[in-house]
Amino acid sequence: MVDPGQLIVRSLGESRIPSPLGSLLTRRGTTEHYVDEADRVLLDDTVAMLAARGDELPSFEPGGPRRRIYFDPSKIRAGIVTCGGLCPGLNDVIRGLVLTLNNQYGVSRILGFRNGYQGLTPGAGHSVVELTPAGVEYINEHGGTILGTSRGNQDPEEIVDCLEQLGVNLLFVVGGDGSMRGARLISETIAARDRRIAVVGVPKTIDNDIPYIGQSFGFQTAYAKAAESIRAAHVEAAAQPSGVGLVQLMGRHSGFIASYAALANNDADYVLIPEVPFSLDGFLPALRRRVADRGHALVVVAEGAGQEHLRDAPLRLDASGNRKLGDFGLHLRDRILDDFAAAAREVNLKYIDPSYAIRSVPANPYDSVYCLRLAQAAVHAAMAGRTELVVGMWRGRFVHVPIPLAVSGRNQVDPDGDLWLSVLEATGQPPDFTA
Ligand SMILES: Nc1ncnc2c1ncn2[C@@H]1O[C@H](COP(=O)(O)OP(=O)(O)O)[C@@H](O)[C@H]1O
Ligand SMILES: O=P(O)(O)OC[C@H]1O[C@](O)(COP(=O)(O)O)[C@@H](O)[C@@H]1O
Ligand SMILES: [Mg+2]
Repeated sequence: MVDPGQLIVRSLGESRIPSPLGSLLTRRGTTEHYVDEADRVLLDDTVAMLAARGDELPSFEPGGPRRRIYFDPSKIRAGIVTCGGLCPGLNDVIRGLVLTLNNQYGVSRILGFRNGYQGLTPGAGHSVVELTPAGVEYINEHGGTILGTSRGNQDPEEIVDCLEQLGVNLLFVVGGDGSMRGARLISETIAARDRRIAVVGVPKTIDNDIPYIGQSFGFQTAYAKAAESIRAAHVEAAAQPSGVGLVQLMGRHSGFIASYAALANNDADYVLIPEVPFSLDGFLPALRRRVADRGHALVVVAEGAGQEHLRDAPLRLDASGNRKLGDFGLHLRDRILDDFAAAAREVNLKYIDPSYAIRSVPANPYDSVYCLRLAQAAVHAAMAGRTELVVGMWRGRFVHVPIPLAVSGRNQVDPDGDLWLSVLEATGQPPDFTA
């Protein structure tokens, strides 16, 4: 249960400088379409949840421009870094940050750090790039990130040394849960040195696994791309006698991509995700019966599902300390083939794993809009002297989420929530497979 104290955003000091955006705000106050900077966005949104809270209602600080800002734009140098796995929309965010800093606040000194936090570690030898509006023109039309990215931990002391040497006052970290843990260490190091450098995160993860930010940018593009593979697998399966389409999709610990992509076609018969354990002794006969009854079947599996069935898989970590998963999709393919063979039944299985193809594409228009608006919110927060926060959209409103809260847990598909209920409704699969 979230405590109201966990929602307090750290501030570097009082905002005294009139904002260049002030004239846009004079007539604005809270309406159903706008949250005034003095207002707050409720964490809970049902009568029962609010009633259970009593007097103290936990709430987020709203995102958006302030009438007064903390930093003098003429003295600002900003820095941008993109870290972790790729995600559609990274270039939209970079461009949004550069244009908002430049066009709205007149900040022209903007540095791009190459290859994630390595670019903030001079020993790694990456050069720093100057980012200008002209230089970021058209980058949003491409997937990936013009700055490059990386995994692997770096020393926050070295990173803050680098920020100080370069005179950076605002650092924008575009990254996932690991990057936000890194950003937290960086802002703690800045605070310990009593420096005035704002650290603001823009949440990037195709897995959609960062809590309290609603949905991460690029997620919609990624599952739309994944839905193409599901469609292909369905066409293949339906065209063969006893056809089985099996699609494995990214999603280390969270089955959001698998669930949404499966719902997008509404053709899947089974969706297997890490949050809902299943027994293969229950699943395999159910699949065989389905193929016998309907002529074909379509199975969507998240890469993090079924890891418990991969016995003897050695524990391997990537450079950032994330667990490297065993390939359950391939294991499941072999188990399905063995099961049909043992039952002397025909099966024509087509296995598709689009893997990196779903996250390396440019953002779709929905995500491009979202990326730009997140970038705007991030710049407004930083200019107002807010730090150690990540911008997000909570129940349709832009909010500031303190990084310690954003890394306190993992957003996952709730087996008792409405998304998984929709998946169960759409597939007709049982809530659990019993042998
Ligand atoms: N627990 C951690 N503490 C500090 N920094 C971390 C931590 N985990 C990851 N990082 C930093 O964040 C970067 C990206 O993390 P990673 O887990 O690879 O991707 P993501 O941010 O997408 O989750 C890494 O290069 C590393 O420098
Ligand atoms: O790029 P890598 O190191 O192969 O990692 C693949 C992983 O990255 C992701 O695409 C995204 O993870 P992050 O957001 O934590 O970077 C996962 O879905 C996938 O398991
Ligand atoms: Mg991560």
